Amino acid sequence: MFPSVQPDATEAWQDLLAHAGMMGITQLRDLFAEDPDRFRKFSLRLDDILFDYSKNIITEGTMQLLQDLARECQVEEARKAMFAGEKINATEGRAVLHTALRNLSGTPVLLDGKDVMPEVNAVLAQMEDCCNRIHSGAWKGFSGKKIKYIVNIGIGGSDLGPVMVTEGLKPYWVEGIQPYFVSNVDGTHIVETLKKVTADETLFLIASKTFTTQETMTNAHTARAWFLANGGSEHDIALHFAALSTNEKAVTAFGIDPKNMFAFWDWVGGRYSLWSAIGLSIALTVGYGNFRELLGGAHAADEHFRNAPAEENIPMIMALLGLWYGNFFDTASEAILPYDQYMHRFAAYFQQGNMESNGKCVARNGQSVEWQTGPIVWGEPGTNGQHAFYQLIHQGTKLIPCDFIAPAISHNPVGDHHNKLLSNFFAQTEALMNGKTEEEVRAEGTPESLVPFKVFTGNRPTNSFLVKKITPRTLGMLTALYEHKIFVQGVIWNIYSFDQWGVELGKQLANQILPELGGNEEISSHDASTNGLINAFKEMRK
Ligand SMILES: O=P(O)(O)OC[C@H]1O[C@H](O)[C@H](O)[C@@H](O)[C@@H]1O
Repeated sequence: MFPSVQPDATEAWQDLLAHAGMMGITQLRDLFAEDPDRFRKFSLRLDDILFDYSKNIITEGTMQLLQDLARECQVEEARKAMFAGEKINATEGRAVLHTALRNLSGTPVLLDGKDVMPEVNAVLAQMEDCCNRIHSGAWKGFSGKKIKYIVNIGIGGSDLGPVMVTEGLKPYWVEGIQPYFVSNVDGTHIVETLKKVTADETLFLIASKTFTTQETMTNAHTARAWFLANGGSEHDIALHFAALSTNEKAVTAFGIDPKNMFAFWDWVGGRYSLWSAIGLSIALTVGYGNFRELLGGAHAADEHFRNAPAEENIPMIMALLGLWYGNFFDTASEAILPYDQYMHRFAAYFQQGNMESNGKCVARNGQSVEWQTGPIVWGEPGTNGQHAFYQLIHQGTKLIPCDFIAPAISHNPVGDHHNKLLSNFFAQTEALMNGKTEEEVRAEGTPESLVPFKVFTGNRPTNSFLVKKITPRTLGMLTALYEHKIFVQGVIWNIYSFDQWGVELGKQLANQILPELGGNEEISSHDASTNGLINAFKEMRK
């Protein structure tokens, strides 16, 4: 196992603190004026992805210090440990091998001395067979009709990834298949979805790593009851329900035919599971071939992360830049802004990926951290965001580093939409960097009283990802790059990125409260506020 290093005890950290003082008064527009080579120096290519990080408040010296920090914090050793199947998720005693799920290289991946690839490939073959049978119509519903609707029932990592990717790859949808995703325990979600499907043409995928999650099991039971009330028999359940899970016992107890179980393993974290059987809704929606392409893209990014020198390593640089602002400029959040309507759930996906992984305040040695860890991640597609929250990014009191993502080629090249979209994509990072000075505002003939309000301080950092086209491969690549960014940051912050104890307390208390909501008696077992709310609820619903 790689050692636990307190980042603030490293030499690089101290150097960065001093350096940040100087960089805090440096203007990005001056850095560009001084160095005509800046774009070349601070941009990288990986296949069809161009990563431009030149609009960051950095110099070559900054990057060197950040790389020193990564070295002192043993990022390379940690990366080796992850790929080698070491149990780096120590609080759960598990390895972290989602990279094995997309290992298309044919090389073995060892876990406790045993190659996991035969099992991975067997499940992929099972997924392929399922896709073939559904798409060809060989898999028929109880009335003899083809399966038309895929309803994925899952939450968190068993929902967000499939939703993000299927939405991201809508141009690749297989004709005749309509996916739906039900996650919320709010009955509205399942009820509204069931209105759109027919029992004899629907395949329900019960997606849950643990197969115990309250929301998913509740929705699954409701779907099952609906199925039985809408023409399906107990016997027909085998034709209409499949499970994507690690928990065979619970799957069988639910009544799902074990041959309809698509397995994965405890070394796949929920929020890293779209590459596993959890991706079956993706494969059924975009076709198995495209699912393989997605895996292939992610695999290429894995290889890049594993082999590219630190100075040319995109996830490494993404991680260091995020950390530079979070730890040395006191920023609290990061925005992810895709200029691609299909990618409208990308930020939501990495909100979980990032915040559940690195939203931790205890270091790997069990002590409280004395440095900032994971950022608040949020975002919406451009140009919508421009008319909503960009005001604060441009002129607010908070510094918000932003990632801008855009495809060069649109799937829908209608009129001049794409050039208009991209002109906004380019303009925003330019505006955020350069701002507009008082003199420039005055020169526009602005009345003196309005001048202060029309000034833009600029110097607001951005990364740009220009992607040739959003395809299964490039989306897989981009997603894996962001995953590895989270990993690198977690190592440097010296926290455990692959557990999620912080979601447990609320679940535990909800389980205690649930039976209290049953009758009409007054509740007094909690604090005054919680008692008051529960009792008011009981009163209101009468
Ligand atoms: O896949 P499941 O076991 O149903 O878990 C679904 C989700 O719920 C948990 O509370 C975790 O916070 C998530 O990381 C997980 O993805």
